[in-house]
Amino acid sequence: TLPEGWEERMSRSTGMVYYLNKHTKKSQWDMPTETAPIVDEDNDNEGPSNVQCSHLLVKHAGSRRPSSWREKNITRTKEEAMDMIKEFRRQIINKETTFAELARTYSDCSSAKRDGDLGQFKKGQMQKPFELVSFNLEVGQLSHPVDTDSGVHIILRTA
Ligand SMILES: N=C(N)NCCC[C@H](NC(=O)[C@@H]1CCC/C1=C\[C@H](COP(=O)(O)O)NC(=O)[C@@H](N)Cc1ccccc1)C(N)=O
Repeated sequence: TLPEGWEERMSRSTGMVYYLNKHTKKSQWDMPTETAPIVDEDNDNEGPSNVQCSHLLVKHAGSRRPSSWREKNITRTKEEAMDMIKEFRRQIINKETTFAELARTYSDCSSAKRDGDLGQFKKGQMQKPFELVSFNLEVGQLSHPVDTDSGVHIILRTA
């Protein structure tokens, strides 16, 4: 009998028997000897291994480092930071200004000098909330506000 998770099929073109993994829908000619793997080995549907993003960071009093090139001692509240980020996002979406212009002027991250560009990064480098959003953006897509220990961000995936 077949190991768990496999189905025997008949090839319409050759009449030969082949085996279908019911989980991954992958098929093979060889008679399986092991239980069908649940995970698709050649996980080509894993998404990118690294991305390039720019971000605009607005820090607040609760930020892990409430200081930046713009402001030595940042005292705004998290709500105020969120309101600013939402207003910046609205202006970009309405094409009243550009992401680069706003990041360069208002971002509390040193990447402001590079229009917010962070360069390419892999999973495991950025804070989790930032990474999760970044790796789920399409190239050219602007995120909703993202909360990290650094402050409130909007993220633009550029590559
Ligand atoms: N390119 C990298 N791998 N650099 C290390 C990232 C460390 C990582 N940083 C973050 O997750 C947030 C999101 C993006 C920026 C950032 C935070 C801070 C600002 O927040 P604060 O730390 O004052 O709380 N900016 C940075 O780190 C800058 N070096 C990013 C940068 C600046 C210029 C050029 C390239 C990258 C972390 N695990 O904390």
